[in-house]
Amino acid sequence: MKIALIAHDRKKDDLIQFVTAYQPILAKHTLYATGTTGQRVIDGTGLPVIRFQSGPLGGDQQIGAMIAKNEMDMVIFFRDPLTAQPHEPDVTALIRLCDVYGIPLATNMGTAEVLLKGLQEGFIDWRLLGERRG
Ligand SMILES: O=C(CO)COP(=O)(O)O
Repeated sequence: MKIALIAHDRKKDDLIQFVTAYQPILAKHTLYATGTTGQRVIDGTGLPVIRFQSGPLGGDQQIGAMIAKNEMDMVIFFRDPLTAQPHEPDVTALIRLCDVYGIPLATNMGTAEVLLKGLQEGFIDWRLLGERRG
């Protein structure tokens, strides 16, 4: 599966903690991330991550483009609901595309844990059916 990891600045420590806790599961999948988040994950866990631009520079849109092409299977996006983001329209667009295409999306740690446990149990294997990979 292809999994996108994204965290706003004040949520990055939480994401590293989360990725560390679920490293055995995440290591079996292909990880993508926005720029700064991806570097933090690489430095903090050693997991390989394909990095896009930083979020404010278009990284959310690059992940959105993968979703639109049916090339992303899950998005874990630790948003900061208490800080205004200069690229808020991009954040909204990414979340919207997850809903357009029915892509599992977690925006907080509680939901992310459920998603990864579900992933491990095979609940998201439907993504592998009828693959239309570009
Ligand atoms: O801003 C972000 C998501 O909207 C995350 O971007 P960075 O991972 O580059 O900090």
